[in-house]
Amino acid sequence: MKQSSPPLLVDRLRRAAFEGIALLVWLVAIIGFLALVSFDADDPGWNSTGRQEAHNLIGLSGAWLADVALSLLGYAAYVLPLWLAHLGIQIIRKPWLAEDWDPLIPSLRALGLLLLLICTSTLGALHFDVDALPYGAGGILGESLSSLMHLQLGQVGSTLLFLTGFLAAVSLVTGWSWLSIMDELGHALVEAGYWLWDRVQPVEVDDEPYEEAGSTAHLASSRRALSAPVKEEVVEEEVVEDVDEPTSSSAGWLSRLKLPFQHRDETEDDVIDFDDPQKVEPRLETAAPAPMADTAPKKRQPAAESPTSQAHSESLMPHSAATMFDETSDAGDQSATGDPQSQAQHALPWTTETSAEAPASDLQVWTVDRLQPAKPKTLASGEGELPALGLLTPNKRGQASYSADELTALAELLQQRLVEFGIKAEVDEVMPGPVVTRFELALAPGVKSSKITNLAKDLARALKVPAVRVVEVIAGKSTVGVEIPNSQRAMIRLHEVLSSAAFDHARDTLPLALGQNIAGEPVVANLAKMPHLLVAGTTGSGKSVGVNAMLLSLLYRLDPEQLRLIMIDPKMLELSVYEGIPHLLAPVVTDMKEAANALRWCVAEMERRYKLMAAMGVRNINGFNDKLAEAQKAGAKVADPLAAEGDDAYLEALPYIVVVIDEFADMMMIVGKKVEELIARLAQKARAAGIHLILATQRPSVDVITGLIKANVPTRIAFQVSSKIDSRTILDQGGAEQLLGNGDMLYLPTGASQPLRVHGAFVDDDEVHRVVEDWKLRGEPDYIDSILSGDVEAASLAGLEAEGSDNKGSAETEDDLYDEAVAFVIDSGRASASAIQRRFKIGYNRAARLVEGMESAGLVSSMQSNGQREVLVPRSHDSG
Ligand SMILES: Nc1ncnc2c1ncn2[C@@H]1O[C@H](COP(=O)(O)OP(=O)(O)OP(=O)(O)O)[C@@H](O)[C@H]1O
Repeated sequence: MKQSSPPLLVDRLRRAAFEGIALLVWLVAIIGFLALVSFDADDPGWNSTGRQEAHNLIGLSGAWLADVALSLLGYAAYVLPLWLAHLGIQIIRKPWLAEDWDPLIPSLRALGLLLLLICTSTLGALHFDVDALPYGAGGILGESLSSLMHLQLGQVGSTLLFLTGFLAAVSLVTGWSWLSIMDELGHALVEAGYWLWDRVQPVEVDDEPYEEAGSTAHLASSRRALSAPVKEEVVEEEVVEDVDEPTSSSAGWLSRLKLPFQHRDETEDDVIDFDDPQKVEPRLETAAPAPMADTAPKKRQPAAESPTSQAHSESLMPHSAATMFDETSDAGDQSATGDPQSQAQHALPWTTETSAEAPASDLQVWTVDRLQPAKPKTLASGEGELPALGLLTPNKRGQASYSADELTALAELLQQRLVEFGIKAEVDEVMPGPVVTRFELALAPGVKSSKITNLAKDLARALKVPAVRVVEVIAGKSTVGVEIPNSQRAMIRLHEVLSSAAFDHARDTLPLALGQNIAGEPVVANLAKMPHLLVAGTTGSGKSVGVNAMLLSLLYRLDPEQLRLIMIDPKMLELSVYEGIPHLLAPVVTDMKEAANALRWCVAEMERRYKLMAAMGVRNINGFNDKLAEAQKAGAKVADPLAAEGDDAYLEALPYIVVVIDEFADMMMIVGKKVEELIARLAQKARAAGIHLILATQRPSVDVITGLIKANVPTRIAFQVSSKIDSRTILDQGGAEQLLGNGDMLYLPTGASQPLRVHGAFVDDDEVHRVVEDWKLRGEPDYIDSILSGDVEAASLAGLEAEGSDNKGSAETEDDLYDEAVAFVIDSGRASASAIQRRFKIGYNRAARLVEGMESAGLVSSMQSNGQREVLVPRSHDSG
């Protein structure tokens, strides 16, 4: 306490002293100004002894002061009180306490003031003829210099010389950059132009679905045409600023710096090939919304016959009758991984594409916003096949990130700070993006990149930013990336990503618009390829917004015939908004018992689909639907091989089923480990059956994200978390603790070792409501009651039991096997389905069911986080 008070007191006194000095300086400025404006040539002073009394507002002293100043400098004398006012502000701001303060600065400022006085007075003398002042408009200084220079350079030459000197002097004294001022002025002018354009040309917002929005496409192209010259102008100005940068030691990277608003080379490849590491790295050139006419979503299946929704829902119901496809279902699963059709698609389940003709997205954000009102004009209409993009809020004006000056300063500061930490590194390239700017560092030989990673927190502190993320490996480069948050963060709206070429061209079956990468390119992932997704992050990190954005991307692409949803929302908060959309297979589930039933139903449906696929001789749901479509084209109906005898049921195309669990930690807590098993079972082989899981949790701990879940859910997204341990739990590596929150995420695609940083697309509750309302107007959901009631469980279990007993032929034999299996488990002390499977040479499903039976009987524990079960019955019990 005692120790801390003196510095505090000294600090306060020092601040008071500075404020006192500043006030004094302002007082002098005001006195000087008043003395100058009230100058009267007849007042007593340097040049006049006319009258005794001075009329000057500051009295005799003012009269003398003004006389001397105006005689020496002419009107340039007014510069002095202005400069004093500026000096007062500087004293208050104390720039010399800033870390980048250089003692050379006051000398340069003083030099600037001298130059300013010289140039102003000379320009005054050159151009104004005034009698009111004792020595003309330029005073003695200006008059003498002007007559001298007039002889040498003439009127025009002298004017140009001193005007240039004047501009340079203003920059030196104030630190203002004329180029920035011109830039700002240009922006203001362009804004005014757009404002006017808005007034004279009312904008039609696309209230038609994509494919019917030809007029909007026209509008979009005319907007682009309008925006093009503006873009050129901005690029030019930015580049000039770069070139003029005088003292940068980072000139190397500056020449490579790609600023926003840059044109893309139209000959470049548009689609990033993720097999090619060179191309995986985000490029700065960004994609813009595609013309709306091109964004027409194609239906997966040409609906030759439009089935009634009742018939459709029945096709989803698991049948219990057939018992003949036990092993084939597993075989189907394995073979599905080698499906040539799926191989023909992207190698990794995500795409980022850029449009060849597209202008940079920042510019697009900027111009479109100027042309489009911030609020969507389209209301839910239920017209068209899919919702109109106009239901979503378009982007607000893109905020500028760092200027070239600031980037230079930041790069130098970064290098300097690293040197202070004992690391020699040079900024090699800078990539400004919408949310962060990546500085790529070339490290001196022998410097380990992990050293920088360990310094991430210290660097953030030293650079005065909330967080710094270090990217140790940048594919195809020898540099290390340091991602520093922008001073102003751009908001990325779902509208922007959904209207991008990447989303439009993505032939993904289940496209998820995630957001933009660090270079501002849209990132669209394919849930069908993932095939399941785990989303985790601390509360408030943007998970729910992220999940909403994913769901809306699906709802913007697929109708209920193509996609069905099961939503589980233990918090009764986030997903209930979707209640009533026709895609739902069941009302949004909030009761956890019902949630477990829903998962069981999914398992049964998966098994049913495997049997159907086996019967059709296809490997996955795409093959199944294609075959069915072929048959329908030929005018044939395919009988349901699983239908009960005498029942003339026919097969229908199978929709994808996406199960979204918003907080599966709660579910695991309430229902227990059973959920983990169900999820694992579903995750293991649901891909080929077209059933996909999105699991979200705000508790990234090992008891929630267990080994079993991780092993089965290979694609993960981590939003901001509080510790490196949490990040490791989700991604098996650190990094998520260095994120910025608000939708900032790390996306780890299946099989990738390095996560991709994505700034999540934002979508607010109103937008979700609008899309939901739009879908509700198109149709009502056709719920399958048995999903929640659990009735179907009996059917499915019966089916599964029959399937399991298929090897042996009857249920009785299975009963016999149960006793034997119990004996084996207790003897061996191994309660594992695979051990039973090997020992009794039965199928996995049957073995797993035997173990489940033992669990229900309390003989073995439920599955633990390491995937093992404990035998709860001692051996003596068995022998006794
Ligand atoms: N992509 C984004 N861009 C900008 N801001 C965002 C984004 N995503 C989320 N936010 C901001 O973060 C806030 C919290 O987001 P969200 O509700 O999705 O967090 P959460 O992780 O789901 O939290 P909880 O677990 O408590 O529900 C939002 O209200 C919004 O202001």
